[in-house]
Amino acid sequence: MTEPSPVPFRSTGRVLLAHMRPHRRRIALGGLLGLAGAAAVLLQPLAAKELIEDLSRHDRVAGTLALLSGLVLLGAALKALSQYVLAYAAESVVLRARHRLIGRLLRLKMPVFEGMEPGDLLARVTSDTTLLRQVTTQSVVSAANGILTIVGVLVMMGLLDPVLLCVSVGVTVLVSVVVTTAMPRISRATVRAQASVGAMGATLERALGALRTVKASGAEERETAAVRRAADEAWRHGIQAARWQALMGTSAGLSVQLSFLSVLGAGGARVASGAIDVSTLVAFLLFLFYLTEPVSQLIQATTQFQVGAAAVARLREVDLLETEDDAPAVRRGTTTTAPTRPPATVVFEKVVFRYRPDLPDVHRGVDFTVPGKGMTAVVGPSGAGKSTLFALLERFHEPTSGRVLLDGRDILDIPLPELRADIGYIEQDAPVLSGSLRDNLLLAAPDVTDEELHDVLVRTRLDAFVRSLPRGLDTHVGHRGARLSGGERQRVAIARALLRGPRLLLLDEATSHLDAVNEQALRDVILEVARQTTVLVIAHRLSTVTTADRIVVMESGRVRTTGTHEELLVRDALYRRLAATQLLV
Ligand SMILES: Nc1ncnc2c1ncn2[C@@H]1O[C@H](COP(=O)(O)OP(=O)(O)OP(=O)(O)O)[C@@H](O)[C@H]1O
Repeated sequence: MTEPSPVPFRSTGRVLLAHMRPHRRRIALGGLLGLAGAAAVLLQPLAAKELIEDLSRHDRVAGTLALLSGLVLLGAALKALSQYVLAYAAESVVLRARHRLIGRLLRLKMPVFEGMEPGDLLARVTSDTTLLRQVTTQSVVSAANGILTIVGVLVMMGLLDPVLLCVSVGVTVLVSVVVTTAMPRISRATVRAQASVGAMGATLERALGALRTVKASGAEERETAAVRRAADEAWRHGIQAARWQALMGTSAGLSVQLSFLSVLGAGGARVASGAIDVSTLVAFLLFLFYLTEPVSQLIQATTQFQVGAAAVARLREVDLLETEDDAPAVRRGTTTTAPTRPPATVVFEKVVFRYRPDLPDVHRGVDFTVPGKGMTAVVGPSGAGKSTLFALLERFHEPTSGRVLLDGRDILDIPLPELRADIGYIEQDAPVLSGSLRDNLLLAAPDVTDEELHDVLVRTRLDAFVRSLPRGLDTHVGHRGARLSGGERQRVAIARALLRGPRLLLLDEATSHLDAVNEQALRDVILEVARQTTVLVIAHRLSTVTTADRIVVMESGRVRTTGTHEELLVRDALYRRLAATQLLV
């Protein structure tokens, strides 16, 4: 599977409803509160008309005035509450969508992941889910409420005076007053919410940037939890922003209404003088004024739906991507000093493999056996398919035909967590994740004891380096370990793999980085590990092949020959050439 197929527009509505369904009660409550608020507002012109008529008759106005004030406050309170409840539901829709997406992304199958842009995936989790906020709640409810309110207002106006209704339909909507004092607070809260979204993107990028290592370390669940924590933080700030919006938005409406009531006072004086019968006119003006909000609501809802529909489609695409289903395993403790688990045997049986149907075969019938224990080195020209052997063993990809066996079992029959828990994988570029040294070392085995950790640090010659750091293991290594040297990164990667206590160690040897002393030391570590564990090394150094128990020579996707260094020097021309030109001394 490569590019996700586009989602047809008509299914967008269905997907939208699916997002809303878990929060339908809250959305309905928000909608009803909004309607009740609108009804309270709609009753105000009638009360105002009554008030004016009372004044013109020189009746007592206290009761009507109280009723009118009550309606104003009730309308404002109901609207604020409705806005908050809807915003709460909207934030919850976003949180749920993010949790779902985050849960899928670190479990994407490698071929699917390799066909995607990580930045695009990040945008789906960050900004697309944010767009969902408006479209699933505000715009749907605003549209429904807006239409109902407009119909209600028009009916009321028609009942008051059909002629004026015809005139007023064409009248330009009154410009509402913007309360600028609310803006700085809302924008501050929104900026914080956006910053949290950014932080979430950064956490996710850290894990996606080293997905192979995370997968090989069985760390999907813990990395997922870290990203989810950031998502929760964004949700919290979103709720805060919503609270300000509800409060300030409503006070804006309230202040407009209060100033309108002042005008009403002046108009009442005119009625008292008996100049004109303005009660109907005033009521009408009020209705006209109340039309402003639902009309703008409706326009906004339509725009939001356009934007949101695109976001929904993009989120749906991620839902359709293939993931690895099994739960990741976490290795408890380490067996680096005294392994209790037997070393693994590996067999490649007529393996044919290509990365994508449109690409040529990388493996064209690979056949070889790696017995338990000892070190097997793989050599061959660049592009011969050596690293692909490891990708198949970790099941990042699956053979087109043929089988890969671990202890005689087809690895396709071994649950992924079990398979990966048996393997320690050191990639050639030794990826290090942003975070502390400790985070990196414990990625594959979070429960190792301090002694086990110390032992591995000594063996990988990292102990002196860690001691030299003011913050020791809590030192932050920077984005992708940028604050470490290449050699340090490599030793961290080896220590991480050893802490996993693997039955099979896969080492894609670096072509540079280590000084002679550390080189020798690490070779000793690998040789020691090989006494108890199966070690498969893609060798780039002469010193590695000379100490290997057996060497597999690959050429153009096939195993050309196998043997020891001395045997191959005598009988294989390609090996002789590789040893002379490509293997570092
Ligand atoms: N993810 C991928 N998608 C598509 N093609 C790939 C992918 N990874 C590797 N290839 C291609 O597969 C072929 C074999 O790659 P592989 O990395 O296994 O070779 P290698 O023998 O390890 O080479 P080197 O010694 O240079 O690392 C190369 O032609 C490479 O371009």
